[in-house]
Amino acid sequence: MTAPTELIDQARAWAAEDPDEQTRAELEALVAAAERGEETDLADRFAGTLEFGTAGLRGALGAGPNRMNRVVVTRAAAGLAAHLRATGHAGGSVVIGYDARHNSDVFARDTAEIMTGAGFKALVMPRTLPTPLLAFAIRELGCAAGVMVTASHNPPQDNGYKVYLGDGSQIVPPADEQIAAQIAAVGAIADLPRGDAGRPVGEEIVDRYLDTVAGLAEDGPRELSIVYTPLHGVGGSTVAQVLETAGFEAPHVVEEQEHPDPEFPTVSFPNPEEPGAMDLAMALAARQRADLVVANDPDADRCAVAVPDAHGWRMLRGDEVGALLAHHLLARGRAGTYANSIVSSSLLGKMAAAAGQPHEETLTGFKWIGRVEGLAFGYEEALGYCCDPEHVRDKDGVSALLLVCELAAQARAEGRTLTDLLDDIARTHGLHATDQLSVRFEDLSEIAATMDRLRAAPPQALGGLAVERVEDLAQGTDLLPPTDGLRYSLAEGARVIVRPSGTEPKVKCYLEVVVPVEEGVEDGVDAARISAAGRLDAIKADLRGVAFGQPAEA
Ligand SMILES: O=P([O-])(O)O[C@H]1O[C@H](COP(=O)(O)O)[C@@H](O)[C@H](O)[C@H]1O
Ligand SMILES: [Mg+2]
Repeated sequence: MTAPTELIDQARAWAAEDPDEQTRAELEALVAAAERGEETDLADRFAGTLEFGTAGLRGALGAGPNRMNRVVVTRAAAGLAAHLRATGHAGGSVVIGYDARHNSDVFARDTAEIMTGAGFKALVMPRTLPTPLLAFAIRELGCAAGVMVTASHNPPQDNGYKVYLGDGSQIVPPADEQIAAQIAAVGAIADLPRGDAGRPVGEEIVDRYLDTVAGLAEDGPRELSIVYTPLHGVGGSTVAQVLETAGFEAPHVVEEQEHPDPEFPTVSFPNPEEPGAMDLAMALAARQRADLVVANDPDADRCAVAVPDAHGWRMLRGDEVGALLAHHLLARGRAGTYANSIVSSSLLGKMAAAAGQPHEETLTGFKWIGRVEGLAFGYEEALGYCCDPEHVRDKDGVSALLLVCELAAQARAEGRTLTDLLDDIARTHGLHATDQLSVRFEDLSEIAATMDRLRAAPPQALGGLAVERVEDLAQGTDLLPPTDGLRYSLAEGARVIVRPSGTEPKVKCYLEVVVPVEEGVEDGVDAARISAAGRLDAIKADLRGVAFGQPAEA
């Protein structure tokens, strides 16, 4: 079938303004193929414009408005500049960071040129560095905004664009809609004034960040054998330096994943949440008889932790790491609001309450958690933690990693482990076990169809637990703005939330069950863990059928 003339015209017009030879040639080849009547993905490339999701713009690299490329980035930068001007920040500073993905540096340069062309001061981070360093720089340098070019943990063919305002947090409504409207109003990109490539931020910013993060750890035990992987991303040198500054011995680093590589050659997805991503690290830990495995995602705003157990090495869930960090900070008397996203465990609220500290729940994404007023500590199940909200109003995989190491070393000095600490927490508050079922779709329309199906026919019971309450989060609640998602409150304190991912073509189901730990029984926590695991499996099996029409065993 020949592509409609309108689409072909649109594609030609787009190619004509594309400053990137490669994407221009790609589009011209697609147009030629479409004219020969061949099947192409041209329609998808023009099906819409990349929109601000959970963490800014994110999508596959390639030509067209529905992809990440120099035209889309240039327009985004121009839209952001217009927004900043409209909100009284004309002439202010914008700091720009970038990771080591394909074209991240090119997109950072385009952003800088558009900013200087629009009369702003563009400050460009000195080299590929973690996202939290950019978030830190915004506040430290008193900028009006920040941009981080990264697609975080997405596959190699993606890139992305995180946008922050002067408070150091990522944009939320209405700013994202206002910026989107400004982007839509950008005219021909050839007419946009371009200035110079901005001024590099001095290497001192890294030193200031390192000192600030290392300062979070107090004097105390440092004996710990650590295995670390930056997962082919940009965390490596920063983490090594933070650990050293804080007095730890150098970690054993997974050699194959030590240096930034945009192809992420040893993993199928460079996301520590994905099965297999931590295999090399855990194998090295077994060989080294290490105490702990820590990992970052490629832009080092997430931190993953694995610990040895009776059967080898076990990845801790984000909720477990969140509880451990909260435990650590509460024990230190850190006062203020403890916050987590709704898809994270309800445990944090109980821990905060027991310590007399306020607690808040937010929508998914650090753009929400980072802006909680009076934040003392925030976390989300997606391996994101904010342990120093004064300096970094975003998740920070480097500071979280340091505090986890500090806590593990402290426990070790007392002959204990992180698992022992988790058991203590379970004894006090009950065992809160969480799990996730997420399904990746090739066909994006399946995502909306899944949500529609669930809205039309809510489950009555899941895993043998009655669904006591169904909330459509799209309606908003007293405490939360509307968001696409469904929340099921089940009997016995269990709950399930289903929502489309805002960063990847996935539907995610977040499960939590709470099992009381029998007092005075020696293996009470183990028994609760086994029972919780059984319940989670049963809920998952039912969800596979109800939400995704898969057989229970799939
Ligand atoms: O990519 P990162 O590491 O910045 O992580 C991003 O995506 C995660 C998953 O979001 P979603 O479930 O919508 O895909 C969010 O929880 C996180 O706050 C956001 O910054
Ligand atoms: Mg990340």
